[in-house]
Amino acid sequence: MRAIGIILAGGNNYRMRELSNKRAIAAMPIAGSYRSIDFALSNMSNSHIQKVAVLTQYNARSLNEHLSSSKWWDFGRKQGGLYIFTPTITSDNSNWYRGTADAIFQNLQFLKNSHEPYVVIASGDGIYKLDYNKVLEYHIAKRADVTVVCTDVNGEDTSRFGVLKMNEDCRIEEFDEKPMVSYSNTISTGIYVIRRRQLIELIEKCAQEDRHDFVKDILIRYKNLKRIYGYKINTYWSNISSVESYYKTNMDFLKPEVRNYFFRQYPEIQSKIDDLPPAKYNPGAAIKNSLISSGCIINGEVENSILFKKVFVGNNCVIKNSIILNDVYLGDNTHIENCIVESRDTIRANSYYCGEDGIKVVVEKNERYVL
Ligand SMILES: Nc1ncnc2c1ncn2[C@@H]1O[C@H](COP(=O)(O)OP(=O)(O)O[C@H]2O[C@H](CO)[C@@H](O)[C@H](O)[C@H]2O)[C@@H](O)[C@H]1O
Repeated sequence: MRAIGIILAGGNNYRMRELSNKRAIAAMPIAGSYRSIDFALSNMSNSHIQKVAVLTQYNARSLNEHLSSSKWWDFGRKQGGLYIFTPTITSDNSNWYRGTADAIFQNLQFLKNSHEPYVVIASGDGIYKLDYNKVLEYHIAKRADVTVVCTDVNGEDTSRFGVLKMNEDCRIEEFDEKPMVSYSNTISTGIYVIRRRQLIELIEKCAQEDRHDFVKDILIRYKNLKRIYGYKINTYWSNISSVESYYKTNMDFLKPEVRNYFFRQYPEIQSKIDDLPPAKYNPGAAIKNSLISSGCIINGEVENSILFKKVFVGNNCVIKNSIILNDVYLGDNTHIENCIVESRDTIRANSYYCGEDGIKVVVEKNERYVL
């Protein structure tokens, strides 16, 4: 095999508001039956990368549970497979991962013990399909030191991304991390290809200098000294970094072209499978343009919404433009509009929740109703 994979999944983000209290972003539920990290893991597996390390840290319990078996992504193997690395205290290190480069540094042995010449670095919060081999071939053809997968965004706030500019040969000439004012609509997707030995060298140098961030301390610092190239994609790519982007990414899956791309076109996205009964629509149910997962029972109206597994919708409920995470019980006559309802909530009968000027995150602490 030519490459190993590293998936960065240890960050926290205050822009996820209450949603990050329960889980890491990489474990956020997507499109009814997936978790965010399923996309990077499936891309690794579909690109025949057989040895992948997931670096987790912040609020990782739910993520670790999701990753408890590697077979779902076809990593159940004797050689290689899936490695989950959380920070550990050792005699020469008493730190958490202080940044993305430090997370790799603390697991440098994983890189040193590997034989594959290249490394694909991805993050657990990107929703996309990509054959990493294509990036690898491009990386080799360009004789690049680092290849950054990038994409053009239109009408989106570029200040939450790394913004870059390339020359005619696609060499990156400018790269700014989350600039206030943007000079380009080409952004980094946070996916990189790099030679394994080169990565070890750069990461060790960073650590010696007490620097910890892959983007600021490697990409930006070395952009004139190293051959850093951009590989542009124009297929669907989205990233979860705020409640708004989480909502929008999920809602994208209501569009036929997005659903078709992810659910019907090869290769498929794999996930952990639950043994659940099919969704059941009772006589009062009316469903329009919605994704309803297994184990749901619906009595009321659901429109332009995504219901994750085991959601119960009572009589005369109206759910509109909303995301209901798993195991939620909605009592009779409840109205939910422009909301994200946190998992395992019990919403009392006759409740009214509406996101007036933005998406409302609903976190009820009522006693959990057992379906
Ligand atoms: N200490 C730590 N240990 C382990 N994992 C950690 C970590 N800190 C962060 N991570 C993980 O690493 C990935 C990158 O997170 P960062 O916070 O460094 O950058 P961000 O996602 O904002 O932007 C990045 O991704 C966007 C695209 O989404 C690019 O535009 C931008 O240039 C790039 O920096 C995430 O998956 C995160 O969970």
